[in-house]
Amino acid sequence: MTFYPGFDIQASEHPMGFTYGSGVFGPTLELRHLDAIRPSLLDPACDGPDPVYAIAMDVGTDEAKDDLVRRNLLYGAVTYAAGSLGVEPVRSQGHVHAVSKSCGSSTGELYEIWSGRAVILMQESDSDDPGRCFAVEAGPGQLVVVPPGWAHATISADRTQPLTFGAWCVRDFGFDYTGVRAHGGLAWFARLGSGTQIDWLRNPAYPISRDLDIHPARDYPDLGLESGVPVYSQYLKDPDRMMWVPQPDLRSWAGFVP
Ligand SMILES: O=P(O)(O)OC[C@H]1O[C@](O)(CO)[C@@H](O)[C@@H]1O
Repeated sequence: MTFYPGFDIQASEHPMGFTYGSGVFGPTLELRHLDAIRPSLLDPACDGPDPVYAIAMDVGTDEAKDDLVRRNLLYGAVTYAAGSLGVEPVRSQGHVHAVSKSCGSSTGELYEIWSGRAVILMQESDSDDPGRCFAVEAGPGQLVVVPPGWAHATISADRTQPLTFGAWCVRDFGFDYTGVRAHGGLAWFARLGSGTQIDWLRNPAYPISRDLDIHPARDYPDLGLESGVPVYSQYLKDPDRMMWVPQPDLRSWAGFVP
């Protein structure tokens, strides 16, 4: 992988998944097959890689396992296949994080890109008015924050290579697809242009139309995060840095710009 995530984990393409070094744990892999995500695609009958992505929810180092459980923190690793889904880039379906019992609210997510190029597409709400809409472009070593309650999808921006990343979540996570599916997707669709260019199309199923703010990933000193240092290493050094993930009320999210 292009960026070292701070512990010994490697993504594999054939078969799609992860391998772990000694002292590193990982779960049984969850594979998202093309047939499972077809209903969310612009062209449900398109060709594409299968599986489309592989998810390893709960990876880390053995010595940190008890602390992760105590803090209700979970680090996931995800890898997306190279290729495309018809005219669309390879991407996830899109969801909102369900209300977690542990904190009584939806929770946020922190992505760290390990290889490939990502666009994290997000919007404040999955209702008829999506609120502010953002497309945040990120490469290896860059971070992207999704605030609690926001609908979001992960897009692989470069069809010539896989996209692999880590993501901090709450342990009792759940994916709520209701609003996104009711609108046939998020408020914007990404369509592949020439090279790595992405063209953006409005989703007409949202009666209230909002512009899309497209920008490169930023640093997050406001969340106490360092730049260029693997977030897993930051967690090991100062675990409190990640606590806004399982306890989103630790900070205010009003007006947050991802
Ligand atoms: O179920 P969906 O919306 O396709 O998304 C799964 C994706 O969501 C993530 O939680 C990232 O938000 C990853 O685990 C995975 O890439």
